[in-house]
Amino acid sequence: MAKEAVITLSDVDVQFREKNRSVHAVDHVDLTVERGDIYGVVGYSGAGKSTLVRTINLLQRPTSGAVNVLGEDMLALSPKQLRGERKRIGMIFQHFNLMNSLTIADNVAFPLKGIKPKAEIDQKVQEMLKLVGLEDRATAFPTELSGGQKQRVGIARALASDPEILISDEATSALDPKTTSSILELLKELNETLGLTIVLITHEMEAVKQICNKVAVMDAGRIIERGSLLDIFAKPQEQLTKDFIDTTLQLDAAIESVRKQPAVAHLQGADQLVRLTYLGASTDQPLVATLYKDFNVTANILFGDIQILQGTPFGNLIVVLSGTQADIDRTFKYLADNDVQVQHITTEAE
Ligand SMILES: Nc1ncnc2c1ncn2[C@@H]1O[C@H](COP(=O)(O)OP(=O)(O)OP(=O)(O)O)[C@@H](O)[C@H]1O
Repeated sequence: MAKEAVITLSDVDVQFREKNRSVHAVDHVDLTVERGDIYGVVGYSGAGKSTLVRTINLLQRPTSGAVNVLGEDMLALSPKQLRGERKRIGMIFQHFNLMNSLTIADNVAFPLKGIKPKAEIDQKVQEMLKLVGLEDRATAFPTELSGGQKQRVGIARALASDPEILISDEATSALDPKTTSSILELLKELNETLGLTIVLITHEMEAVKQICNKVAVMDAGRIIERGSLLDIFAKPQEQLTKDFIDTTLQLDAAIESVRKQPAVAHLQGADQLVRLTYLGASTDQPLVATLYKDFNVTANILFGDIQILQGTPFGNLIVVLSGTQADIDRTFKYLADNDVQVQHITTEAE
């Protein structure tokens, strides 16, 4: 059964016109997010990510295009209807945006004030603080909390009005890696337990890798590549996507150090230095054994990294393949037939 599209951006365009210049922040973007997705939008600073996601709740009105959220044509709503609709779309931010003069409980209660009776608000605040693991800090003030705790308050506040969608705008960018990981895990848990749809914008593919099921890569206002997390990691097409992935795998550093190894400096005959990338059941040992057994090609592993993405092994090996040219050619065909990506790596001697 096809999943329900909860966000559909169609040909959305945002241009900022200032006195002396005009910025094309979002350039004719289409984006569909389905219920239950954790959709990562990754790109460098200035790529247009914030502007794009702000069109979802119309914090940013598009210059042209259509925005449909939870079945509503957002641009057709009256201001009152829009206020109502925005309650279904929570948002969390890099700098938390908490009010320092209010307690944690009052920060979480803030979006409900004047809308619900006090007893109901109190109960909701308690429930939300429990959800994010801060039930014992209700009377504290934001300045007494760590960055990770502040973001938990941000999440509790965003969820207080029971939204179906949560937009996370660089929510972990100000946090250290361990805290980032725990906040991402919390988002994943909320996605699973509440069925919350999440749009996560970030400049770090690492965050996307940890929790997203889909990813779009943005550059200069456009989405240049998109797909399931596994497809994008296994077969990235665009150089920028490859760069983002290699940064999270720390492959650039690995390749540099491999290049300096003696086994690589003096490659013989048809020997080749290659990177093998694969997704799925195959592991390095059967792969390497098969190359030798069936093709008489040895694969000397100089670097190996296997990670689990969405429960699926994702392997990257840097190996020297040794054999006759004909055997190596047959090996390449076998690898391609078995969905193992092969990338030639130039050595210092080349
Ligand atoms: N209100 C605005 N007025 C004018 N220009 C803007 C405005 N908001 C964003 N821009 C410009 O639009 C472009 C995209 O900005 P945006 O903040 O969406 O990028 P981003 O990918 O989210 O980067 P960052 O993570 O640095 O915010 C940038 O060139 C930015 O300077």
